[in-house]
Amino acid sequence: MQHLIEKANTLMEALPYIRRFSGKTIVIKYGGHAMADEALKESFALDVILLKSLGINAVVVHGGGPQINETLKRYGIVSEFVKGMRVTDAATMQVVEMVLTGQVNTEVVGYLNQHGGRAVGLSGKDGSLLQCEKLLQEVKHDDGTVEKVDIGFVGDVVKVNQELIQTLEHGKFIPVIAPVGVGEHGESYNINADLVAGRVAGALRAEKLILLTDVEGVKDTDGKLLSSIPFDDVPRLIDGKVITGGMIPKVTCCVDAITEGVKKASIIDGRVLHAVLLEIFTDVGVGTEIHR
Ligand SMILES: Nc1ncnc2c1ncn2[C@@H]1O[C@H](COP(=O)(O)OP(=O)(O)O)[C@@H](O)[C@H]1O
Ligand SMILES: CC(=O)N[C@@H](CCC(=O)OP(=O)(O)O)C(=O)O
Repeated sequence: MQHLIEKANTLMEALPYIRRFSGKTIVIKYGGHAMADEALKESFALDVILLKSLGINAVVVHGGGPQINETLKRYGIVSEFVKGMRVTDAATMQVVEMVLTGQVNTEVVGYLNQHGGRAVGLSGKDGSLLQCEKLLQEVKHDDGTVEKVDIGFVGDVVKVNQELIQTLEHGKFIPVIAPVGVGEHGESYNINADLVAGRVAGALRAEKLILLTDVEGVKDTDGKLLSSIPFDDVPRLIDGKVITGGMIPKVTCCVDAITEGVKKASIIDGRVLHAVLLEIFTDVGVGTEIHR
C-alpha cells in the first residue's frame, strides 16, 4: 500500500505545475545529442505526449548536429564551427537540409506518432515559418575589437510565422520544427537549433523554453553545475571563456527569449530519461535556469 501512496504523492506534486502550464506554450529544443539511443527517443516522445494530454501546448524544435557530422563525413566534407555555428557552404547546406528535414525531422515525428501523438513535421520553409537573413557571427579579438565573420548560408530568424504554429496547436497537433530557414529570395539557410527555439519561444511568448543537451547544464571553470544564472551575467561568462562552443548559442538564445517575454529558460541534461517531465513537474527542477 505504501508504494501506492508514494505514487499518489508524486502525482500530487505535479498538480500545481499542471495548473500553471495547462493552456500555455512550452517550447522544447531537442538536441541531436539527446537522440543517442532508442530508450531516450522513446522517453522524450512520451514526455511530450503527456504534456499535450494535459492541455499544455508543446512545440518541439529539433537539432541534429551529430547526424549532420556523420553524413558530411561520408561525403568527405569537412566542416568547422565559429562560436558554436557551423560554417556552411553550398555543398554543406545541401547535406544540412537533407539530414534535418529528410532524416531527423521525420524520425522525431515518427516517434511521437508511433506513441500516440499527433505530430506534424515542418521546416522553416513550410508556410514561411522561419524567415531569415544572413547571420554574421561576431568574434571578439583579444585586443577588444569585434569582427563580423561571414560563415556562409547560416541564418538568423527575423520573423516567425506564429500563426502557422497556433493553427496546429488549436488542432491539437504537436509542431515539430527543423532548423532550416528561408531567405528573401527563397534560398535555404542553416540555423542553429537553439537560436530557432529561442526565437519561436519569443514569438509565441511561451511560458517556458527548455533546451535538452549532452551535459548536466552550464558549468563553471571547476566543472561545478551553475543551477541558476541571472541573464545579465551571461556576456561576462562568454567573454571570460567560461561558456564556450555550442553552449554559447544556448545561453544567448535563453537571454533573447527572456528579453522577448518568455518567463523561464532552462538548459537540462537530455541524456537523462524523462528529463522534460522532471524539469516541468517536480519541485527540484534540473540543470541550469537562466532568469532575469
Ligand atoms: N560552461 C559550459 N558548461 C557546460 N558545457 C559547456 C560549457 N562551455 C562549453 N560547453 C560545451 O557545450 C556543449 C553543448 O553544446 P552542443 O554540443 O552544441 O550541444 P547540443 O548538440 O545539445 O546542441 C557541451 O557538451 C560542452 O562541451
Ligand atoms: C548554424 C548551425 O550550426 N546549425 C546547426 C543545425 C543543427 C543543430 O543546431 O543541431 P544541435 O542542436 O544538435 O547541435 C548545424 O549545422 O549543426
